[in-house]
Formats: sequence, C-alpha cells, structure tokens
Amino acid sequence: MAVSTASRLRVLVDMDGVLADFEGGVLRHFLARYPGEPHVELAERRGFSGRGQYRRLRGAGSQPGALWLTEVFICTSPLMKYEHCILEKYSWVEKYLGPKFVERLILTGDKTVVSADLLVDDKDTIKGAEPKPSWEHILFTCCHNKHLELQTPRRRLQSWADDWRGIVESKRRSNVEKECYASLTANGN
Ligand SMILES: Cc1cn([C@H]2C[C@H](OP(=O)(O)O)[C@@H](CO)O2)c(=O)[nH]c1=O
Ligand SMILES: [Mg+2]
Repeated sequence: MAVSTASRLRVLVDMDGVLADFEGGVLRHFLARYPGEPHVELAERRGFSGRGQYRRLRGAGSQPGALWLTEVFICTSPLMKYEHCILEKYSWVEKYLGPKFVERLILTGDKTVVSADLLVDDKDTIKGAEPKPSWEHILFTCCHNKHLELQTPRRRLQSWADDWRGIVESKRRSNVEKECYASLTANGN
C-alpha cells in the first residue's frame, strides 16, 4: 500500500532542557563551585536565561526519553562559546542515545530554517531568519517555563511521560487532512 507523504512525520527534538538535564547540571555545578553562595532552586527558576536570574539574585545529566517517533532528529544550538560544547554534545548523544542518533544530530544557531513537522523545545520563544517555520513548536515543560500561560493553539509536552504519541498522531492526522483537502480543491471538487 502506498503511504501518503503527509502521513510521514519529521520531529525535531531539542537537547538541553529536553533530553539533557541542563538546569539540574548548572545548579549542581554552581553548588559545587560556590558552596554557601545564594542560588536559585529549580522550583524558583523563571525565564529561559538562568544567567539573568542569577545576576538579579546577586543584585547584579540526563533524562533521555524513550523515542520511537517516525523520523526523529535532535536539533540543538551550540553555545556562543562553542569550543567545548560541540564535542560535548556529540559525545553526549553517542553515549546516551547511541551512534545511530549521532547521524541525526543537527547543530544550528537558527532552528527556524530547519524543516520539520514538530519541534519539541523548552525555549518559550524561538526566533530566527524564517518568520514562519514549517514546524509547530511544542513547548517542553522545564522549571524555567512551567509558569507561562500559552496562547491557544500552542501546545505543551509536560515531560516524556506525557502523551507525546497523542501529539505526534494528531499532527499526522492534521497533515493528512490538509493533503486531502488540497487534492480535492486541486481536482475542482
Ligand atoms: C545560556 C543558556 C543556554 N541553554 C542551552 C540552549 C541551547 O541548547 P539546546 O538548543 O539543546 O536547548 C544551548 C545554546 O544556547 O544552551 C539553556 O538551556 N539555558 C541557558 O540559559
Ligand atoms: Mg533547550
């Protein structure tokens, strides 16, 4: 049976804050390096930039999810100070997800130009050169974004225990419906 292209789904999965416990790692590192210093508990984190919140305070790992989606790529941005982080990201993916996923690792400073159906990402606002990215952004809940109220129709994935299959399947259904509608209107029906 021929499979329509609309039923094939490409999902981009962010790395820090979604697959890797970025916030927990930063806090553990901070506590080890600056014992006794004021710090921000994960329950108190607000806003994407931890650095900003620490600045204000001073007056100034891992949780790989079970992924068996249609076509999954890891889509991650390197830090501006990229010397170590690029190698570390590749090593992390190989260690926790295996060599097959190394081939599916996309490092980009601009996720809006990557083409996919879904992007699961903990950053609340994702901007770039493409004003209308092809993907729907699914906000992955993280300590820094859990208090944000999303405007309809934006959707969240609370954790990997949440219903990611439901999100993937609803996207697939909507793609198939769009394709059917397009072919009906193209045929003058
Ligand atoms: C500075 C900063 C970076 N990051 C992550 C996001 C990017 O990875 P990712 O795209 O995998 O989420 C990377 C570069 O900014 O570091 C945070 O998650 N929080 C921060 O405060
Ligand atoms: Mg992230």
